[in-house]
Amino acid sequence: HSPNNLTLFGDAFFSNASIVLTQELNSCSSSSLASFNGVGGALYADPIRFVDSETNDTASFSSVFSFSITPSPFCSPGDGISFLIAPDQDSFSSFKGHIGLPRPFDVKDPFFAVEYDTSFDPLLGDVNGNHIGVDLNSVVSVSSVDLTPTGVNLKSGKTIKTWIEYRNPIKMIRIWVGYSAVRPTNPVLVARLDLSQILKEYMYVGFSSSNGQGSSLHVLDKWRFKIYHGSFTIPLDIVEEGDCFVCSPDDLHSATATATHKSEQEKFVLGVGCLVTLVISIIAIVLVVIFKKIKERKIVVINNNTFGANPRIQTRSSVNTNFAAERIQANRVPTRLSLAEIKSATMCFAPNRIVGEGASATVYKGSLPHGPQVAVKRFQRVSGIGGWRNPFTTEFATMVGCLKHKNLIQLQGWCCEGSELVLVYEYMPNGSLDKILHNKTRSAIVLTWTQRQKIAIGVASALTYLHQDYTVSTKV
Ligand SMILES: Nc1ncnc2c1ncn2[C@@H]1O[C@H](COP(=O)(O)OP(=O)(O)OP(=O)(O)O)[C@@H](O)[C@H]1O
Repeated sequence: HSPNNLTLFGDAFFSNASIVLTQELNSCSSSSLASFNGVGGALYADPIRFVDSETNDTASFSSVFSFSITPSPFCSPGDGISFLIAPDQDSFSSFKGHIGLPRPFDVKDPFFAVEYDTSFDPLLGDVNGNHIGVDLNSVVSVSSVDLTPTGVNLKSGKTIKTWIEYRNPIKMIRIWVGYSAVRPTNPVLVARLDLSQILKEYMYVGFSSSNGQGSSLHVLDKWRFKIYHGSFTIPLDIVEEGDCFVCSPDDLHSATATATHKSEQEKFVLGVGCLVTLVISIIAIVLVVIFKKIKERKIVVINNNTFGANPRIQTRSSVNTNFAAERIQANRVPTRLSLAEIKSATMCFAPNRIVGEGASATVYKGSLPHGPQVAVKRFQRVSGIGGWRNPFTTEFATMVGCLKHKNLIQLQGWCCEGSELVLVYEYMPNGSLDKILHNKTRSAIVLTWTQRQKIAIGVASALTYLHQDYTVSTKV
């Protein structure tokens, strides 16, 4: 942060290597509230080009920053901090309260904000005083999430690091939040969002904050903002980013190149790998059985002891939270799985586990330890630069947006390791409807007319949801 490339407004000031956005009050009387602006912000001094006027393409971007929010011991907490993209430098400097963002009836210019909200206002649809929200032209968030289950307390006074990533080709925003310097594997918020409707050619980027009816010290420590135009995509940086949520064209390309050069060697390694995985799986199953037996015995002992002194019951989740199925249940968004977990679930993609084959993938029946059965969809390797339009990326981008409809299958996880691209879904034990309708597998199931009518209405309802409510523009 240098005073030269940042414009501060309201109560904000530079302090060592940080920016203090709002002042902390020593009392909450109306006179002390009036003596401060209550709003503070910092914007990068130069406008950033978000839209290429020649091609009309909107950029992708990533923003990483760390901040801390310390409520005053004398008042209720302030409102929080927002990351902001605004059309001009004066857009928001006059708005008091609402994290320095305009109230719904004050909106004049389009804006985008991610709010780290510490005040609970039910009239604005807030879930509580510890949430993040994505705002498009309004402080009523289009998507928000309670941070409490993640263990992050925005008002703890501790340094919090957050990663915001918008990928325009797939119209998706993802946000991570944590206390660690390393990005957590799973984002806390994933939403489908089209910012091309909001972003003008040049916009200002920065932060706003407000105290509202309370007071907190809102401090911004470090900030990195990157923008990606045209064919440049947000690169996959394993060391820095810590995962490979969506593979970039380069990753797929290099994976393919490596695959062709090393195919013989790989076959051998895969063979040995599968053998090792098989042995490990058997050992794991034996251990799980022993573990279960011990646990059953423990619970019996505990139950017998219920009225004794200080009975302590250990739940399974407190014993081990590392199983893939438990991570899937704990995360409300699709979860990243390792290739070892996928291989163990499918017995190394065993041919007798194949339940179907599509145009671009083979589907295996799999089972994750402690979880229900899953359908593991293994995509064929992409030759050349498949880019954003390869079948894996297209399907992933469509399904990851947390589609919620009772007739739509849920994406539970994904794996993108080496040259393997895999999506994991709920398992449908009766397989494909067309096989039953056309009796392709000589299935014993014969659908009655009432069942067929119910299925047709269910399919139509899901299609309506996809096309009208969710505007998915892909093959169904
Ligand atoms: N979740 C699932 N549970 C059980 N079986 C499944 C599941 N998903 C797919 N299958 C089986 O795998 C087959 C192939 O599925 P896949 O999604 O790859 O292709 P598709 O949708 O039939 O065709 P396309 O590749 O053109 O999209 C299906 O026909 C079905 O029999």
